[in-house]
Amino acid sequence: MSERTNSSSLKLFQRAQELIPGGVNSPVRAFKAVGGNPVFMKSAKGAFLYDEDDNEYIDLINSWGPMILGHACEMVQEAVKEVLPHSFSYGAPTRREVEMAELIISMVPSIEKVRMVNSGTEATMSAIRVARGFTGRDKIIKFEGCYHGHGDSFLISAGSGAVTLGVPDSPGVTKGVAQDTITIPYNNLEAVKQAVEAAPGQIAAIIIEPVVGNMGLVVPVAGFLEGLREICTKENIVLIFDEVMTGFRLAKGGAQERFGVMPDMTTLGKIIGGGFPVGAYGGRKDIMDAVAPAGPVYQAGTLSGNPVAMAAGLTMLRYLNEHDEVYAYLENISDKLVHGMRENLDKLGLNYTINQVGSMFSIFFTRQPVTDFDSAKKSDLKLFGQYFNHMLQRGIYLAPSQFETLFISTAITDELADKYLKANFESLQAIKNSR
Ligand SMILES: Cc1ncc(COP(=O)(O)O)c(C=O)c1O
Ligand SMILES: N[C@H](C=O)CCC(=O)O
Repeated sequence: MSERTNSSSLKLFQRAQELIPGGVNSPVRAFKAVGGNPVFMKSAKGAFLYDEDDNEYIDLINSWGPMILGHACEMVQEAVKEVLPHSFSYGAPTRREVEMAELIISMVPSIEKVRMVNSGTEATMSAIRVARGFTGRDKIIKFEGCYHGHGDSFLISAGSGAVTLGVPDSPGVTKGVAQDTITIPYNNLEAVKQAVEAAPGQIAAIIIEPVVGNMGLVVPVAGFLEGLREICTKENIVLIFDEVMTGFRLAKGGAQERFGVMPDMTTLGKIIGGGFPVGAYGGRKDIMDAVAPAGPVYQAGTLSGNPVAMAAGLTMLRYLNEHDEVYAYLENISDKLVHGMRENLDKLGLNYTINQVGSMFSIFFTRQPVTDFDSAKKSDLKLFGQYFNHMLQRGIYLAPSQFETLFISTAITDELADKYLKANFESLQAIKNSR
């Protein structure tokens, strides 16, 4: 393995730190949790990323999920080229927004009406406001280690970059907002029941990642999602599945289709734009009709339903809708990766934990099962950092934090999976030998 040079990335990072807080436009990108300097990307195609120093990497993040078909997919490029001569933004309704709404409603089983926004954060903030307006209640329940974007209500026991950088309860969130967010350990139905009993008639919504990607990958235990559904139905609480990561990925209809549990509202994100900035929230008609101008709950966006993002997203979602084999392929290749990693751990006499659902998985540097935030936090973060850097040196680009998940694209071939597994073995071996 020859040492990779990174002088261009390094120079860019030095410049960026003078100009941008921490040198990055989203905190997890800064590599703070794993040490070293972030790699600045120049281009990407299929399964590969290329940095400013012309190093090549196999990408296991795929822009945190949306690149299900790999980078710079030709058919998405064509769709974007087709709209560009007409306008980049109208600030008026367009045909593609209607087609997008029809497609989302046909693919995601519980959505009857949908509103486009510009990010996952906007989607979750809006969904909570609508749930509050609809129920006339103030409080929400969220789960420790789940991340729902950077809206104030969610930055309490938050996962992803917030825990990576040690600020799960961010300064700047007022006491009042914090008081209206009740946090509960993931997979603990009894705690949910107790919280609901302790605040009778006060809970507007329970928001959850039905499969968590933001404390590493954590799987809902049998009966947990069903139990939440039951409580919400009984107490007239709006159940919101945040499917920003899982939507259109774990199945055409997301985690709700895969687990057979229907929420009242769903939030969606980056995947709908095929990589362009987009989000959406949708759900039961009676709830969505509370949104302005149909109803009194205000929510708006100058660039919402942007034609370029709609064209890219429609093309990708239509393809997914019409090609079941995409999902079969993603399952098979991800199973191969996870199975191979487990074999590598066995060969090396290591027994770290790997969690997987479909094409999302993560390795935790702990021997204990990881079922919630507390167990995820038992991982050895120093070992994760070493592992990350060994993989990077071998040309594998992973999420730069223990509290994130890997996302597989259809561009990962059998041959690339073998390369990944070789790098995985060597990296684990290097860690073992250094202890
Ligand atoms: C589950 C979940 N919800 C919401 C968000 C926020 O989305 P965005 O970063 O597009 O604002 C993310 C990712 O960042 C996410 O993973
Ligand atoms: N976990 C986050 C979204 O998926 C990571 C991306 C980010 O915050 O930049």
